[in-house]
Amino acid sequence: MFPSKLNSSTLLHGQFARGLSPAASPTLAPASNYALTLTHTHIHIQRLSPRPGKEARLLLPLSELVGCSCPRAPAPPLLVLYWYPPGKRRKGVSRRRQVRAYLAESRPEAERWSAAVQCLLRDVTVTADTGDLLPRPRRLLLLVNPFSGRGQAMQWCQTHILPMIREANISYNLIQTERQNHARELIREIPLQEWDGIIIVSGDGLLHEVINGLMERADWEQAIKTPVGILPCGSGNALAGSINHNAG
Ligand SMILES: Nc1ncnc2c1ncn2[C@@H]1O[C@H](COP(=O)(O)OP(=O)(O)OP(=O)(O)O)[C@@H](O)[C@H]1O
Repeated sequence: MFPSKLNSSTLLHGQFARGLSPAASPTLAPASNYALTLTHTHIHIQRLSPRPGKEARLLLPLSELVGCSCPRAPAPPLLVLYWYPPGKRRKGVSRRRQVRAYLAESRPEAERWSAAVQCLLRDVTVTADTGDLLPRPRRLLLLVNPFSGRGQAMQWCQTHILPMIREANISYNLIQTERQNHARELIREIPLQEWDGIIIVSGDGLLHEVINGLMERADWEQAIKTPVGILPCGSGNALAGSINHNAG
């Protein structure tokens, strides 16, 4: 599959060194060199040195990639990729987070790659100007009931949910519900066009409120088409449980 059998056109091609995660240390791993090729569907990663051999090639489908970043100076010019390949478990499929950082020859090069990958993930055409203009990030409204379940929804947000959202280049607004019907009233009033989706970090009760709020709007026919997701942090989590069950 690499690179002679590629069937989609090359958008970018360049040489990188492999870097450690920027969070781990600014120090870079000893010299490994890679050729990266970006197409409309994949990032092809070929190790050039030390000598190609086992695990020297990686074909990373963009469908598994959630985002990428180029940490600001004084960090080195890294292209950091975040993806979730499927793994197998006894029942169904699980995904595990993977991170790799590649050191570009220059900051503009790292930024060009980061912008091009983000464009592809947003279905925005990659042009010669890509690198100057980043696509508008997706915007999510997160509604968190801090008292749902065992009262750990905010803690889960901080430790698991928000880091994943940031790595996926998504911008968000997080609102903690303060009382019963708070979410319902909020959803009835807000300009929905500002949001690409509403995420409920709670149980079925808060989801109910959001659906009721959407249906009570004057523009309910359009409003109810807003993508709504649930990250189960309630006690019963019946809806999330049955979605997961049916999804395998
Ligand atoms: N800050 C708050 N204080 C008190 N009640 C709240 C607050 N925020 C939301 N609520 C109400 O709490 C109710 C229950 O919340 P939710 O269903 O999300 O959690 P749960 O009952 O733990 O989970 P599940 O419904 O899955 O068993 C919601 O219907 C909502 O009206």
